[in-house]
Amino acid sequence: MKNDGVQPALSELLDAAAYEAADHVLSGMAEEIYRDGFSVRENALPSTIAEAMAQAVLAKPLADFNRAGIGRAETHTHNEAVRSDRIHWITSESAEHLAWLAWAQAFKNHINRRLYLGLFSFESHFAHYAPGDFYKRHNDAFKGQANRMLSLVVYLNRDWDVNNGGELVLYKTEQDQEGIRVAPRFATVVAFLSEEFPHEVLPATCDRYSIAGWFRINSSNSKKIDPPS
Ligand SMILES: O=C(O)CCC(=O)C(=O)O
Ligand SMILES: [Fe+2]
Repeated sequence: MKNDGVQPALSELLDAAAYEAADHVLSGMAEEIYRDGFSVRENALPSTIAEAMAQAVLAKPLADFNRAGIGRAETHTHNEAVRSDRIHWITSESAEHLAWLAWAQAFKNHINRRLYLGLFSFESHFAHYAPGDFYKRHNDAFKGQANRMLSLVVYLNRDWDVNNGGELVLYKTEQDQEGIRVAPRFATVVAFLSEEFPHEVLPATCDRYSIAGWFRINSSNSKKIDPPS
């Protein structure tokens, strides 16, 4: 990647990720997940990484975003009645992606040390919700399928106004109709047990950018490699 003085160098980004690994923020989040099953923290993503990822998502041409699907592999369908956002999977294509992945790795190590969840692999994508886009109430994982264990969401919207809408609503139980509302403010991080919390994304009046990711446990056996990487 070109380092033109605006984009931070990879070493700087990785230093930020490494610094974060030692930071009390992750311990606090681990404590909350242990106690409540979820954690919401403003400014939990180091600002260098949040800035770099916000720049990266804004620079992406629209053609690089695909209609999001629902379910995995063979059950993968596009259902615009359920969600209307567009996504771009994060790979190690650039310095900022690597810094984000390094931070997610530090997060995972922290959670595994504190909670013994056995988190193994991580996948994540950028999401763009245009004005009016939504993701109806859903679960990220279903009991007994040993797939997604912990969901992680980070918001990349600078100067977000509460009147813009676009909240994440996290429901504490299947019966809960009220939920907890989280504004998609810049560098706010949300983590929750994927099987335990139904949630939805309310429509916003302006563009809403985020990263959504999932940690899986290693459920491979001699017949099946799962996850594949
Ligand atoms: O963007 C959010 O607040 C949550 C997104 C979400 O629920 C998902 O992608 O599964
Ligand atoms: Fe979700």
